[in-house]
Amino acid sequence: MHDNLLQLINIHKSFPGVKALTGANLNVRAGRVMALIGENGAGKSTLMKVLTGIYSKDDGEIIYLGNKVNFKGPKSSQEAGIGIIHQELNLIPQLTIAENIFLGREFTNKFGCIDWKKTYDQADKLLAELHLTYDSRKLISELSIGEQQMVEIAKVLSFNSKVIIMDEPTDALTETETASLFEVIRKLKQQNCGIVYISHRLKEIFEICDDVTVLRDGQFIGEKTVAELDENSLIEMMVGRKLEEQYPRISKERGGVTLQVKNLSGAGVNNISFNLHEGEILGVSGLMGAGRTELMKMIYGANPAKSGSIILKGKTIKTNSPSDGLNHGIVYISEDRKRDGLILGMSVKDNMSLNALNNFVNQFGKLQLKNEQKSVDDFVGLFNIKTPSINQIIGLLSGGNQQKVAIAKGLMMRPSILILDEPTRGVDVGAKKEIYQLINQFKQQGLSVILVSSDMPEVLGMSDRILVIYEGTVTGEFSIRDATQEKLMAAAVGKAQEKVNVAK
Ligand SMILES: Nc1ncnc2c1ncn2[C@@H]1O[C@H](COP(=O)(O)OP(=O)(O)OP(=O)(O)O)[C@@H](O)[C@H]1O
Repeated sequence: MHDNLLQLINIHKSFPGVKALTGANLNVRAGRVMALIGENGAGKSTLMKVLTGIYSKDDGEIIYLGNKVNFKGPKSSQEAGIGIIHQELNLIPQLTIAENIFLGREFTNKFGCIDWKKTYDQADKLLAELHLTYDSRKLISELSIGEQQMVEIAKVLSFNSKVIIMDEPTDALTETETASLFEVIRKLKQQNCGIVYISHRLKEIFEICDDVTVLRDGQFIGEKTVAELDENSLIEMMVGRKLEEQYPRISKERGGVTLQVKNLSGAGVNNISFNLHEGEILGVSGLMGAGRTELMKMIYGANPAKSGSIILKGKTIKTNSPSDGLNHGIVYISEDRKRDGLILGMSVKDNMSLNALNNFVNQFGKLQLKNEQKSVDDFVGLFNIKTPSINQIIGLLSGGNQQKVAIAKGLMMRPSILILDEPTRGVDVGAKKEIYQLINQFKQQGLSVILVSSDMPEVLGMSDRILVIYEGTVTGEFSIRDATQEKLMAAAVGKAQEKVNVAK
């Protein structure tokens, strides 16, 4: 038997109009990693917020190290040894690593002044424990997201945390950073910490977790060891039904060329050319930082191009700003939806229709509110967006449901070219399939889609053709018949320098 560090028993929590948790349970054991999984809106984040005292529970018990507890807020749960690493990092960019780690707890000398030497020495020690080579005097703003996440972990460790909660920790990490995070997790297990690991990436669960707890609609569905499960049985627990074929590919004769990108160069992009056809899904693969997002930003007008041309339906266009892109029917859905895409204080309806209001105006220029509402209702239904009403403030929806709204917002603009940058990051398996079906539906109607994704099975499952980008250049182009995961990977690390010829 493993020591039970923490037990959450029969937790209930309601918000106005939403029962977020109705009888949720979770056990965290020393030296083991507990995956906490469930569809978007299942209640995972709410359960963690109840644990750390951000929300007070309506009912249930929390037992920590054998005692019944009720934390008043994150500060008290942190001091008790429960550390949480949120998806949104909470570090102050203008301060150094050490200042962030010991913020408000700096070491002082006998005169009551901050003992900077000790503060930096202790921070360096923590970084070394995590095998991090950078100096704790470095500013947070100089670190990559992955490095910042490591600093968050160092901070959690500095509290001698016994329970560490990681909420979608690998979302913004490169493969190398993910590998070092897993190393750290293994080390924490050896030190008898208990870890809660929240993720939609099932592969990672099989790689790093020992046990799994599944929530569905706020209810506890079950706890199993990873060894008892395979991917299919796990999905069945999550969505309550068997999920057939994850990638519902449709074959469709592609139409003429809609977009030609010719010798495009600029920051992060080096002489890239490709064509995109009507009714085609062009996958763009590559590792994080390869220049894919920079290329997309240049096409729709957010980043300037130094040279090259963009030809839309036979005409050269200039996209000097995102509104130029929009006016030409090029819609880009950002990978960073929270920062770029949505206005968190506004309602689901207003977010979704914000850029598409022209579609709901009658011949006298008056907004037809009924049409707007119907269209929003249709998308909420199509995407199965979990919200008590379309007037709900979007910041109160679960992360995955916010992403569905962002994609619906793009489609509502009736684009001729839709660029989706990592569209299913943070989205659960059931919702992913709904998004794929919708993309296909629009492809059927002739929409040209660029699908930027680091998820190889997704790119292979959805695209008709795949470009691979490495260090700002195209290192591979594959028709879906010839593409394999190995070939994509080789091109993504710059190995396959010759292009595979496919009909353009
Ligand atoms: N402060 C709040 N006010 C109103 N409703 C809320 C609030 N916080 C969460 N909810 C609702 O509670 C439900 C559970 O949300 P929660 O964020 O816990 O889901 P999740 O499992 O973490 O989802 P995801 O995987 O998408 O992040 C959702 O329907 C959400 O809209």
